[in-house]
Amino acid sequence: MTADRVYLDWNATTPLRPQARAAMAAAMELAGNPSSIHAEGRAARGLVEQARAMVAAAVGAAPRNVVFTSGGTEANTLALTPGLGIGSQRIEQLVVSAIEHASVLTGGRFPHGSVATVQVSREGVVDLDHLRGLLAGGHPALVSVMLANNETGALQPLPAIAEIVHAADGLLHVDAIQALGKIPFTVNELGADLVSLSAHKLGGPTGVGALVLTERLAGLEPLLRGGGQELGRRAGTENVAGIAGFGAAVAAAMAGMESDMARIENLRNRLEANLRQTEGSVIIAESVPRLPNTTLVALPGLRAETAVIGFDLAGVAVSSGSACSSGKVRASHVLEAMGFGPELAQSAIRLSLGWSSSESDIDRCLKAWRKLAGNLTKRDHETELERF
Ligand SMILES: Cc1ncc(COP(=O)(O)O)c(C=O)c1O
Repeated sequence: MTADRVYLDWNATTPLRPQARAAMAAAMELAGNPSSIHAEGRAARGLVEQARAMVAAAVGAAPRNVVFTSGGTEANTLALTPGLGIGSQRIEQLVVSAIEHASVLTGGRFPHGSVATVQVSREGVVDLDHLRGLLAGGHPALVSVMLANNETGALQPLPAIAEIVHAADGLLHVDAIQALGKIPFTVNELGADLVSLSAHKLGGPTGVGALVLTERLAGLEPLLRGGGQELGRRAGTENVAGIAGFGAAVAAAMAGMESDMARIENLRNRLEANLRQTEGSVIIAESVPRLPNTTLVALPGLRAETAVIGFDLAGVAVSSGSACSSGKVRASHVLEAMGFGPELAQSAIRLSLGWSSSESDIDRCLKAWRKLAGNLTKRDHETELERF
C-alpha cells in the first residue's frame, strides 16, 4: 500500500502482517513435500503442523480437528455437506440465515430446494423465534449462522442459537471468518460443530482457510479426493507457504487483539460520531453489538458506487456493501433481508478499520465524506429522504 493512500476496506482483505510475510518467505525456501518422509519433507510438515497448532489454539480446538482449505469459501462449502451427523443420525436439510456470505447462501452441496432461510431483524440479527419455528417438528437440520456479518459487523446471538439447534437434534456451522482476531471466542463457547476461518481477514495471505471440526461429528464428505492429506478430509499437497503465513498471522492477531481492537473501536466511534453529523445519514445496525472495526453508513441520495469512486479519487479505499458484490449495481442481500428499501440499501458504504488505521486516516476519510455529502443537491437529498 502506498503511503499516500488510506485503506478502510479491511473486511474485504487485510494487508499482509510482517510476521506472515516472514513465515511465508522462510517456507518458500523449503524444497520438501510435507507428505515425504525425508528430512526436507519433514521440515515442510513441521511448518504445516506448527501453523495448525496456532490456528487450533486461537479457537480452542485440538490441532487434529483443523482442516486446511483454499480459503473461507472452500471451508464453507466443505462444511455444508448433506449426510453429516452424530452417531447414526444423518442430516439431510440445511437452514441458513438470510445474511450469510454468498458461499453459504448457495447451500454448499445440499440439493436445491432443501435449504430454508431464517429471517433477521431490522438490525441484522437472527430471529430466534423464526429459527425455532423452522426446526420444530422437521427432520434434524444443519444450521449455518455467521458469528459476525461482513457488511454490518452485527454479532449473532451464539450460543443461544446453538442451544436451539442442539435441542432440535441439529448441527451448527458457524462462519467465524470476520470474527477471528477481532473478538474473542472458542469453538466450545459458540456451541458450534463446525467453524470456518480465512487467513486474509486477519493479516494472512489470500487463498488459505480452515474448517474446524468437533470430535463427535461424522460423515464429512471431502470435496477434493486423491491423496490422503489432511487425514483424508482434503486431498492435495498442502499450500505450505500459505499455511505458514496463516499460522503466523493468527498468532500475531491473537497476541495484539485486545489492545488493537480497543484502539480501533475508539477510532471507529469517532468516525461514526462525525458521520452522524451529516443530516440524513444512517449508521446501520448501530444499536446491536457489532465488530469493533466496522461501520456501514448510508446517506439517501448518495449512490454507493459513486461514493466509492469519490473516496478512491480522494485516496481512500472503501467498499459499497460487501466486496464480493461490489461492481454490480445491486442492493446487498444483507440490507434487503434487514428490510431496507433499495434507496437506502444502494447508498450503503462500508468503512472497515484494522491494526494500522490511524487518527489521520479517519480525518482523511471524513474530509472526503463531507465533500461527497456536500455535493448532493438539496433536491436529491429531499427526494431520496421522502422515498426512504
Ligand atoms: C463472512 C465471510 N464468509 C466467507 C468469506 C469468503 O472467504 P474467502 O474470501 O477466503 O473465500 C468472506 C470473505 O469475503 C466473508 O466475509
